[in-house]
Amino acid sequence: QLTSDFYSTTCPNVTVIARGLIEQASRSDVRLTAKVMRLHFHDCFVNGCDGSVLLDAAPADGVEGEKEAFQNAGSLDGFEVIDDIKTALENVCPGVVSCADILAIAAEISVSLAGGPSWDVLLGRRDGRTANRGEAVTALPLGPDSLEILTSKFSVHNLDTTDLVALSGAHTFGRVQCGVITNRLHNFSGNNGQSDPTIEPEFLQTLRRQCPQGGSLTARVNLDDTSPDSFDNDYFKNLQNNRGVIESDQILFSSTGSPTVSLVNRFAENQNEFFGNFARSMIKMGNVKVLTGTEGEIRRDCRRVN
Ligand code: HEM
Ligand SMILES: [Ca+2]
Repeated sequence: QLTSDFYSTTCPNVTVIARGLIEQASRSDVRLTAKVMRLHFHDCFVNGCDGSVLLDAAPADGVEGEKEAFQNAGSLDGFEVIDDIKTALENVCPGVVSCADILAIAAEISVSLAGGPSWDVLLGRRDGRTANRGEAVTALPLGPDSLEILTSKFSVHNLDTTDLVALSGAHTFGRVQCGVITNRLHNFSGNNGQSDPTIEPEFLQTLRRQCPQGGSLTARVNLDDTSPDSFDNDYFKNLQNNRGVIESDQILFSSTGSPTVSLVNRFAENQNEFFGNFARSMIKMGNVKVLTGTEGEIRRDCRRVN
C-alpha cells in the first residue's frame, strides 16, 4: 500500500529537506546517523512503524513513553534532528508528512550518508495515537537473547533469518554502552571473572581495557572496531574473526550449524550482497503494521498526539 512517490505532489522536497538537516547534524555528531537508523528499527518493532517511539510520555492523554522501556532509556537518541525535520516540513507543507515516514526517510538517508546502500523508501504511513511501553520491553531484542529468541522476535514481524542477519549488519556503525557487555567480559553466565569463550582473546583484552570491571557502565565502545562510523561489511568480517561486540552479534556466527553462519560468510565476502539484502530487509521492516489511508493521524509535533 505504501508508495515511493507518495509526497511527490504534496511535499516534493521532503527528502532534500531531511537530508540537509541530517547532514548538518552529523557534522557535529559522528554517531548521529547510527542513532537515527536505530530509531526507525525501535519504532517498527513496537506497534509497527507508526512513530510511537517518538511520543513523550503523557499520562493525561493515556500515552506511555516507549522511551522509558529498558532497551530505550538512556540509550535511544537522535530525537532532536527528527523534531527539526518535522518543523521544517510543517513550514513548507503543513499537516502532510507523518513522523513515521520521517523516520523511514531519515534511516535511508543516514545509511547512505555513512557509505551504505540507497533504496527507494516506501511512504504513506500515518502516525499512531498510542505508544506501548510494555511491548517495547518484550518485543525489542536484548544482547543476551538466544538465537531462538532473536529469531522469534523477528519472525513475529514476518522477518526471516536472512532479515535478522542483514539487519544486524546495522551494527556496522554506532556504539554500545559497557553495561550491555560487562557480563560478557567479566561475569559470563554468572561466573565472576569468566568471559564469553566465543570472544577472540586479543579482542577480549581490548574490550576489557575499554570496559574494565567496576568501571563506568555508560561509557561507550564501537560496535564495529574496524571502521566505527562507516556503513560497510566489516561487521561481518569481525564476526568471522570472533570480534563481535554484543552477544547477539557473535551468536550469528558462533552457532555452529545455524543458517545464520553461511549468511554471515556471504555478507563478509561480498559487500554488494550485504547492501542488497540490507536494503530489501529495511523495506520489509518499514512495512510492519503500518497505518495508511484514514487510520491514525499526521502528527503536528512528533512528540505528542494531536
Ligand atoms: C538483533 C538484535 C539486536 C540487538 C540485541 C540489539 C541491541 C543493541 C544494543 C544493546 C545496542 C547498544 C545500546 C546502548 O548501549 O545504548 C545497540 C545499538 C545499535 N543498534 Fe542494535 N540490536 C539489534 C538489532 C539491530 C537492528 C536490526 C538495527 C537496525 C536495523 C540496529 C541498529 C543499531 C544501531 C545503529 C546502534 C548504535 C546506536 C548508537 O550509537 O546510538 N540494531 N543495539
Ligand atoms: Ca512504533
